[in-house]
Amino acid sequence: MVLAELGGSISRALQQMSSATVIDEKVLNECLNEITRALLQSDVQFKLVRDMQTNIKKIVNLDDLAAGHNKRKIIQQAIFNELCKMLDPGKPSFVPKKGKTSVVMFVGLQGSGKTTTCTKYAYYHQKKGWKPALVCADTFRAGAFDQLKQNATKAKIPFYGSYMESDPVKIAVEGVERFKKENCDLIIVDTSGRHKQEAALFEEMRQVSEATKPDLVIFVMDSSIGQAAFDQALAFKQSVSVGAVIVTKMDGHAKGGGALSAVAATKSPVIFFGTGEHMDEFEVFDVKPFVSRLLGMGDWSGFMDKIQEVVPMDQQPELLQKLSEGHFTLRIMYEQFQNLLKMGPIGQVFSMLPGFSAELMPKGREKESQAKIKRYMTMMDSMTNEGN
Ligand SMILES: Nc1nc2c(ncn2[C@@H]2O[C@H](COP(=O)(O)OP(=O)(O)OP(=O)(O)O)[C@@H](O)[C@H]2O)c(=O)[nH]1
Repeated sequence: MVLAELGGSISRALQQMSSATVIDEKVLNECLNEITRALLQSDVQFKLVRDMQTNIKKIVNLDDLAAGHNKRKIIQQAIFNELCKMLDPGKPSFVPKKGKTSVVMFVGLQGSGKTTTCTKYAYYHQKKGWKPALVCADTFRAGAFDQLKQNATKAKIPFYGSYMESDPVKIAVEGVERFKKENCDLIIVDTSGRHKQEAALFEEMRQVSEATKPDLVIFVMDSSIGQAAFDQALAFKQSVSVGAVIVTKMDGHAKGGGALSAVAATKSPVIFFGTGEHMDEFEVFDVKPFVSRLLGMGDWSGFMDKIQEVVPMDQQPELLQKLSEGHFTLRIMYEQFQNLLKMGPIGQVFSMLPGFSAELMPKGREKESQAKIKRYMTMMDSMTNEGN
């Protein structure tokens, strides 16, 4: 994840500032310039970066801070708050409610990862006990319906689409009607993405939106879009009422800073991000934990959530009891390694711990570490079996 590089640069700038003997105007400026450079290199829009720098300078007035104030902490906090402000449009997006029908429409440019993301979004909710359904209103790209059908079948999610019908509005309306009758609580409408014929794309999108009256329109954005992100996101927002953003391909070589620009352009929050092609390579986006991870400060609440997801509820107190009594057996270690593997890519898990950054665990190394854990587990398995 290249955003981790941004995180690495920002934490290095903060560390340099922390190791300075005296925090004066010069040290603060050097730190801010370093952060500005890192943000611009990550494709964050120039105006956003300039505003952030001005705001921090306004908040951190070194002359006014009496001796005894922890200037490092104040600067760090100001940087943290400003980065959060960049990613937080100030109003939450519509949140669908389990058991109550919501229609969610996905829009975005061709190849942004819309179709894949629709299934990831459906699968994420299905795992939490929702009844999602997918409607393929992309009649432009040959193969779009097959792709959605294949993904949906794999995840056992009901879907609707047609090989014959060429009117996306008709398909969208029929699909939504059908799944409403079937009491699905999350009806997801995938629309076509195009590159060149943008006027036609926007008109079609507007018509699908008018006909299906979605509760939420999600703009899917490829993180590699770079500086173009602001204008693209704005164009979508001007045609349909985008209410949330999902950023895809955060695992790739993209600089990722476009996400911040998309938030500014659509005034809508990022709600999830995609970190791979697989169905479960999808993470909830929360501003504070994200910025915290970006600055290498960890995300304990995310880490605890992951643990709760993978360690069965009934085993959690027993595990804590055993650990607090100092009972750490080979069997417990084996089980915890198993849980660790279930928590997802190892780099993602480590990036939740303070002092770690996903930059420290590039994708190739991640596979290597995962394979090593699996080898240890096989060894332990045979050792524990021998002991029985
Ligand atoms: N690495 C990575 N690849 C992704 C991610 N999300 C989607 N992709 C891949 O991106 C490619 C394009 O994704 P699609 O879902 O087909 O894109 P789309 O926006 O629906 O495309 P159109 O229907 O042509 O508009 C596919 O190869 C996906 O597997 C992600 O988070 N990470």
